[in-house]
Amino acid sequence: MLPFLIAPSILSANFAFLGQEVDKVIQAGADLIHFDVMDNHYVPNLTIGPLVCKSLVDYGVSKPIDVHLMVEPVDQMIESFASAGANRISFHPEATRHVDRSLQLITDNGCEAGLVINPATSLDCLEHVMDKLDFVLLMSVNPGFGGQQFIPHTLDKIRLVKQRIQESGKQIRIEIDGGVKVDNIRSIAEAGADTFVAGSAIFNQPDYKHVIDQMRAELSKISVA
Ligand SMILES: O=C(CO)[C@@H](O)[C@H](O)COP(=O)(O)O
Ligand SMILES: [Fe+2]
Repeated sequence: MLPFLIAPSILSANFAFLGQEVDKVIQAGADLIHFDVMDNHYVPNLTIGPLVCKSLVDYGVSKPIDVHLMVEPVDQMIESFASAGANRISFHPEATRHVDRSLQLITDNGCEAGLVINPATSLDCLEHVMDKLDFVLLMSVNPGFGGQQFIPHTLDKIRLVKQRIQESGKQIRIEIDGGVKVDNIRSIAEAGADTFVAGSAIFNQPDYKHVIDQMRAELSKISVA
């Protein structure tokens, strides 16, 4: 079993104090910093880009930056974020003409590569690219906003992805994004996920460490085969 990783989404942080917010959440126990990039085109919202990523890297962020691209097209952004210091980059297959090429571009730029699957997207898009994936990011809400409710059928999808990964014999992480909270993280892990994005659950509370500690306590209770 891969070690569990908790990835606070800075979408719910206070952008007026972004550097301090990231410091605080790392001190609270974050393993990755999840960085949501929205373009008001692929999704109906607009957030932050490579300049902000580079500013955080220059500021001295000590944990890997996990860039979730909700942009269309994606290739130029892959190169820009890799140059800006991102460590992991994922994108949605509908947003690029050539999924295989975009995945290869991430790897060629020295980053870990992930494909993001929306709640209504079939898992078929994984079929011919398993060897190019470091992680699969399963959306448990529709992309574009923080603070939405976890969609329960995601649990079945996690089990299916887990099965495919096991059949492939590869070591590919399963990351879940959307509506992850203290009270559902255990069932998400039991279904087979190992990386947990949480935005509002962490940043909407005054004590980030308390939330992350509670999440880890829930994760320590699980028993998986
Ligand atoms: O990619 C997205 C939303 O599109 C996420 O990363 C959200 O930022 C997660 O926020 P919460 O659901 O945890 O509040
Ligand atoms: Fe995200």
